Amino acid sequence: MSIQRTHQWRGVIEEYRPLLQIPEGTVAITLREGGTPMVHSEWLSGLTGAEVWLKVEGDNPTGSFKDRGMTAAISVAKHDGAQAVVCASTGNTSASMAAYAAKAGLKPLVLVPEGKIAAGKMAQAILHGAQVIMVRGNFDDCLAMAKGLSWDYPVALVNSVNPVRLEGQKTAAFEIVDFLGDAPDYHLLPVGNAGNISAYWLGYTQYADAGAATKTPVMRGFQAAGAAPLVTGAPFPDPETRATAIRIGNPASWKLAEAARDESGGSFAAVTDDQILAAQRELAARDGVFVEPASAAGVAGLLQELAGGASYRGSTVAITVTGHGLKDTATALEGFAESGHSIVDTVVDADVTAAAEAAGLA
Ligand SMILES: Cc1ncc(COP(=O)(O)O)c(C=O)c1O
Ligand SMILES: N[C@@H](CCOP(=O)(O)O)C(=O)O
Repeated sequence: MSIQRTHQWRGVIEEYRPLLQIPEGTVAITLREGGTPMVHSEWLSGLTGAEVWLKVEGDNPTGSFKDRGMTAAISVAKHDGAQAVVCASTGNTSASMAAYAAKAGLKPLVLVPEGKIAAGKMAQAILHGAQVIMVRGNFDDCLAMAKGLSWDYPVALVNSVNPVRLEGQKTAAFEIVDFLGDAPDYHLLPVGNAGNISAYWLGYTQYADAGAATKTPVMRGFQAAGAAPLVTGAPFPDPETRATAIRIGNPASWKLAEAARDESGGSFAAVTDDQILAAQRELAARDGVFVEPASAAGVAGLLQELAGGASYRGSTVAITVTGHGLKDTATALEGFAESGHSIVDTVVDADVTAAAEAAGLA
C-alpha cells in the first residue's frame, strides 16, 4: 500500500504568491521554507486555561523564521539582476541569507558584531559561502554599515528594512490562521529588530480584510531587559543580553512595530535573561521543543504576565518560537548548569548491567 499525498509543500512564495507583493514573474528561490508545525503546549495550556500553540519556526530550513523573508528577498534580488547581497546580523539573518544566496548563485556578504554571534549560526554562514566581516560595534552599527554599502556599491540589502522580507515573513500569520481556522486571540513573540512582529501584523490584517479571518489577535512583543527600546521608548546605545539574537538597541521597524501594538491593543514588555533561559529549559523539558534563547522570550513573557495576575483563560494563544536550540548550545548548557543542574557524563563499560546500575534500574 502506498500513501498518496495530494500536495508537496512548495515554499512560501508558491503557496501564497497571489497574496504577496513581489514583482510578477519572480522565480522563487526556495528551500521549501514555511509549513512549520503548530505544536500544542499542554504545559502552557494547563497553566493558562487557554489553548496555547507554539509556532515552531526553528523547523525552517536554516533553523529560523528568517527563511520566510529570505526566500522573498533573494528571489527578488535575483529577479532584479543583483550579483551580491549584504546583511547586518545577530546570526540568523546571515545564516539564512547565505543559504539562499548559495541556492541563487549570489555572493553573500555579512556584517556581524565581533564576538557576539552563536557558533552554530556563524558555521552556517561560513559553510554556505558568506564572506563574514566582524565589526567592532553592535548590530545597530552593522546595519548602518550594510545600508551604506548598499547605497554606494552594487550589493542588495536583504535585512528587514527591505519590505520584501516582510512580505515573506507575513506568511507565518497566514499559516496560523489556516491551521486554527481563524486568528488566535493573542499572539506573543520575541522582538529585536522588530521586522517579524510587523510582518505578522501585516499578515493578520490582510487575512482579516480578505475575510479569511474574523478577527485579528492582540500582539504582545517581548524584548530582553538589556535591549528593550520598544518598552522604554528610547534607543539602547549599548544593548546587552545573552539572547544574542535580540541584542538590538534601535530596531529598524520601530514605527511599524508600534503600529502593530497600537492597532491590535497589544503591548511590549521586557523579560530578564534569567527568565528567558528558564523558559528555554522549561520548553525543552516539558514540551520537547528546543529553541535558542531569544526564541523563548515570548514564553518567558507569558509566564511573567501570569505571575503578574494576567488572565488568558478561555482564549486561543499563538506563541512564535523563532529559532532552533541547536544554533546556540553553549548558552543553553551554561544556563542549565547555572540553574543548579549538574551536567555529568556517566561513563561505564559496554555492559548492560553496568548501564542499568548507573541508571538506577538495577
Ligand atoms: C531567533 C530570533 N528571535 C527573534 C528575533 C527578533 O526578530 P525581529 O528582529 O524580527 O524582531 C530574531 C532577530 O532579531 C532572532 O534571530
Ligand atoms: N536577529 C536578526 C537581526 C536582523 O534582523 P533582520 O530581520 O532585520 O534581518 C538576525 O538574525 O540577524
